[in-house]
Amino acid sequence: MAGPPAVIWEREVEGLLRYRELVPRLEEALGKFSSRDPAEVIQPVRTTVPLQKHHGFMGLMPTYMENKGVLCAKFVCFYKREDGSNLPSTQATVVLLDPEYGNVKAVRKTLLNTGRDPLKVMDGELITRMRTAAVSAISAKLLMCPEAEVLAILGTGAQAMSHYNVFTEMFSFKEVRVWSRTGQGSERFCRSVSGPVTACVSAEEAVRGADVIVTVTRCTEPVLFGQWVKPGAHVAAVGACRPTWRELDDVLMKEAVVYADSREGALTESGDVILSGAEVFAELGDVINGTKPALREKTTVFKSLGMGVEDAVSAQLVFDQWEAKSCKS
Ligand SMILES: NC(=O)C1=CN([C@@H]2O[C@H](COP(=O)(O)OP(=O)(O)OC[C@H]3O[C@@H](n4cnc5c(N)ncnc54)[C@H](O)[C@@H]3O)[C@@H](O)[C@H]2O)C=CC1
Ligand SMILES: O=C([O-])C1=[NH+]CCC1
Repeated sequence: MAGPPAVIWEREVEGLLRYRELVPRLEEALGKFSSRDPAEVIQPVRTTVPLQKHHGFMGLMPTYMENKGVLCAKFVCFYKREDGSNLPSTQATVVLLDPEYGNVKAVRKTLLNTGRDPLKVMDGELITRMRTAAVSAISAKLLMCPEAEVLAILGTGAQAMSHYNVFTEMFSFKEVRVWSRTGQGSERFCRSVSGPVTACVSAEEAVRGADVIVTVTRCTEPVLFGQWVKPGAHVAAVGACRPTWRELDDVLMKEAVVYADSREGALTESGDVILSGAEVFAELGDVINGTKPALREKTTVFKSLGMGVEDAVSAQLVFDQWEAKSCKS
């Protein structure tokens, strides 16, 4: 390393990342990923290392976008923390590298002026929260029925909050319901959000009649059952990112048309897909590219696992904004 990396902390990421700029970049990235053009995106399924002693996993998520000149890796640790633990359940760091020289030679002028090395390291937690929620919102934009009125969120943690924020920014639901396993979780959530939300005492109460359902829990057994889900509803299933973990039951997985961010990712990592034997109908990028239809009239599940390309375009956006700000000051 030629010098100290530029380090961009969470507070700075917070000031730079906005859904209105992030969402179009993610839509473009999902389409490019699904085109399977190696000049657009090379992104293997993440490598996962168990941290058995700490009930967690470390995922390494590398991505190369040749045409955009973006080389990125995210290190994400995620844990199955017990309720009551105040340690975060997801921690992430994103590293952007210069694809031509690795990290050493292609020092940009602005960075030369500040004496910084082109390696950029940034906090990845907020990027992970915002890009995951934004991709779920893209799934809803593509797959929910046009007259959707009721949104239900199962879980009240960090992802629940980012999902609430982007779904209420992008859509006009008449009612937002939330459910947490613990009453304190729902109370804390309702106090923290800026808009109206109804806390429900059971997951069933939250989802009955809902048009859009977001599952953002750390559970490893189903928490959402097909018999509760209104025909034609759209489900964005974000938790259960290990092959033995579930959020959705077999009935829902088999009745719904299943979309994923990455087909390979879903078939390798999603307990909901693997254990139910459900077929992945399409990737979101296929719908964006027009190669697969958006079956809005059917019950749909978007199984989100999270992709490196989402982190890469988010981190590049943060860096572009950060650099523009640094040049001004
Ligand atoms: N698809 C993706 O791209 C990503 C998925 N995730 C996953 O999303 C999930 C939520 O993440 P965070 O909001 O950061 O976690 P968090 O720890 O902040 O919140 C988790 C929520 O799940 C609830 N919960 C825990 N065990 C439960 C159970 N057995 N039944 C019902 N609810 C339960 C907790 O009470 C809490 O409301 C995790 O599984 C995480 O691994 C996280 C980042 C990206
Ligand atoms: O994409 C991601 O960062 C993650 N997916 C599951 C846990 C973290």
